[in-house]
Amino acid sequence: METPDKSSTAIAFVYRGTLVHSTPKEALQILEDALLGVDSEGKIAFIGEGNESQKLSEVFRFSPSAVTQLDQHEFLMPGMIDTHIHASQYSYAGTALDMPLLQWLNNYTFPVESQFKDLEFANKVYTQVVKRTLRNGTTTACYFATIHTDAALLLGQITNDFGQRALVGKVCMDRNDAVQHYRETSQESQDETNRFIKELLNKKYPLVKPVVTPRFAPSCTEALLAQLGATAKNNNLHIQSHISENLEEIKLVKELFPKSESYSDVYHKCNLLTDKTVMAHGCHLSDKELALFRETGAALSHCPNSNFSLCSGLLNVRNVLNHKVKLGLGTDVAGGYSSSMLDAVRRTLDASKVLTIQDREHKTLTFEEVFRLATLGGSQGETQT
Ligand SMILES: O=c1[nH]c(=O)c2nc[nH]c2[nH]1
Ligand SMILES: [Zn+2]
Repeated sequence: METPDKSSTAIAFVYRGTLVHSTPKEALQILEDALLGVDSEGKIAFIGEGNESQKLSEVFRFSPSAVTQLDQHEFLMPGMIDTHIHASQYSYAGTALDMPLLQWLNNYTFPVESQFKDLEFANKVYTQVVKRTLRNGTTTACYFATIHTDAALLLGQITNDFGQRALVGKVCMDRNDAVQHYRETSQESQDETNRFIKELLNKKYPLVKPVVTPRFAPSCTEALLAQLGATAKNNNLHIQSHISENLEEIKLVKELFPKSESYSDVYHKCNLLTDKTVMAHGCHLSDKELALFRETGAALSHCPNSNFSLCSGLLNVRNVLNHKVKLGLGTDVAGGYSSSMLDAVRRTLDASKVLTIQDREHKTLTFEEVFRLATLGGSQGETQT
């Protein structure tokens, strides 16, 4: 039992039954006949054993008759953390998966995202995605919006209204030759990012924070990336982007940033790899780049549904974990066709098994380890303060 804090706020709920969670030492811990108390602020006040009910009720001042008993097949578990999801792509999830990344962006994604200038459309899609992810058990999400500041602020308001913890990013891109009306000038991107951060922080939403969001290196000039690195540092904010998702993208980054020694180096030079950074994909990162992630404390979001659906690549999660790089799971809607984190858990296991088929020496991830990645793993990247 945890040490009671006599000054703690009143207990609102107490549950008795099976609890399932992860710790850094134990990937899946099952506590049978446990007692869990929640205070009036929604925080866990205590966890104890069922037979301590009387003692705990005296310490925390609740009536033993108010305890909710879970059924035999019910259990409580932590909410899942989606470390990478494009709220603005929810409307076409499950369609348009017949092209690789760069062509998929130009033909499907950018034309849809450009419609979020219309706040009515944004309101409709953002409300749907927040409701759906909550129903799927995602209590925390790291969202990409679009380049439109007011629509991104609206997404922040919607997540707050529904009580979902979220990092919300106004997407930054000052380079886009394919869909030219869907891009900003460097100055606009910078100014609008500053406005977004200021206005979202001023709302003082308890669970919703802004995240600096350069789309990915090919969509941004080096000058913009450097400015965004400085903005994140000056405001002590999280950063999210994409890295090393497919081979054609990596080739393009080499052409656009010839002075950088790797894709990771492009971001590192611009101070975008920090202990508050979450980079999606990383399928093709070298061991040297993983060492840089470890050194800087940057985290990876593994998005297996998207990696399969766009035929981008296979991330070797075991190798990432061996390099002691923080890693969570992401749905990456709509490159990923499912907004469910349980799907991300299943696809993570599938991807690991494909690696074992290719190399019998590969140590397949266990479902216990993947459960931890979907919960505790995600929290390491997202809640770093
Ligand atoms: O899966 C992805 N979805 C996106 O929207 C995107 N933008 C850059 N890189 C990306 N990858
Ligand atoms: Zn993505």
